[in-house]
Amino acid sequence: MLIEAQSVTKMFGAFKAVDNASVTVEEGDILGLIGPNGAGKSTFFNCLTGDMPLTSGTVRFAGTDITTAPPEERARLGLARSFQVPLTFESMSVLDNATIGALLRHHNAREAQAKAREVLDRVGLGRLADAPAKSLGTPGRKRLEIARALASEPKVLLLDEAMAGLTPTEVREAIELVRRIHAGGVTIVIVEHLMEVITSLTRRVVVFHQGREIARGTPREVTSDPHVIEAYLGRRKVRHAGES
Ligand SMILES: Nc1ncnc2c1ncn2[C@@H]1O[C@H](COP(=O)(O)OP(=O)(O)OP(=O)(O)O)[C@@H](O)[C@H]1O
Repeated sequence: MLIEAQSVTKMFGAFKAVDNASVTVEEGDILGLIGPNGAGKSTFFNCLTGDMPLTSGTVRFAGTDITTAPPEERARLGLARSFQVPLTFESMSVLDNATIGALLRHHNAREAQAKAREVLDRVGLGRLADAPAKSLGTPGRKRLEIARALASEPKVLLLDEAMAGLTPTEVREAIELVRRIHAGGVTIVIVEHLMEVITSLTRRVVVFHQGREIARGTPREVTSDPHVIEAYLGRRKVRHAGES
């Protein structure tokens, strides 16, 4: 098991943003995490990555208890994330932004840059390596966010709304990119409101509502679950792979 989060609770004052969540991720998985705004998805990610301390519960990564480990230690073990709002360093070049991720594994700056270039090529930003990061639009920033995370050579990549704000064509390209990353041996956990992304990429889905898990199963199972329809999907028509 790569990630074992057990009974994770995160409180902000008296408010339970994540309430007793237990989620496991196996090597090779593509797990989806869905739910309405404010359900606790990003907070749960923050608890996995160490960006926020847990109130209670435990998190293990590849067998190691990382419940209180700082984010850098988790990154070194192979846990990388993208942020919902891209953490782009505007005044730096695209290459330098990606190099930040690579410096986790390569202390030699030239080696780190070489790794960053390789990753930028993989995500389709190779031609823009020397451009200032601030010249990128939304799709470019989302890709750069993924590149920075990939440059740290992770075992698991946590994607937090990596496709929000993209056009349908850009979303399809981003889905292909995530498929390629997964095929390259990276386990994926994805938070996304776009159900097309969830149904075409994931094998298992966990649904949060008001901090609690309300359903889990295949994309087809959860999207036909009455609790999920009531809490989240409403009348939205969800298309599954193979349907037109
Ligand atoms: N630092 C914080 N301090 C206080 N409350 C917070 C903090 N971060 C998140 N919350 C609250 O915790 C709840 C869960 O927020 P979270 O961002 O995890 O939800 P989410 O499922 O990721 O939502 P969205 O889909 O809108 O991104 C929300 O009610 C939010 O207002």
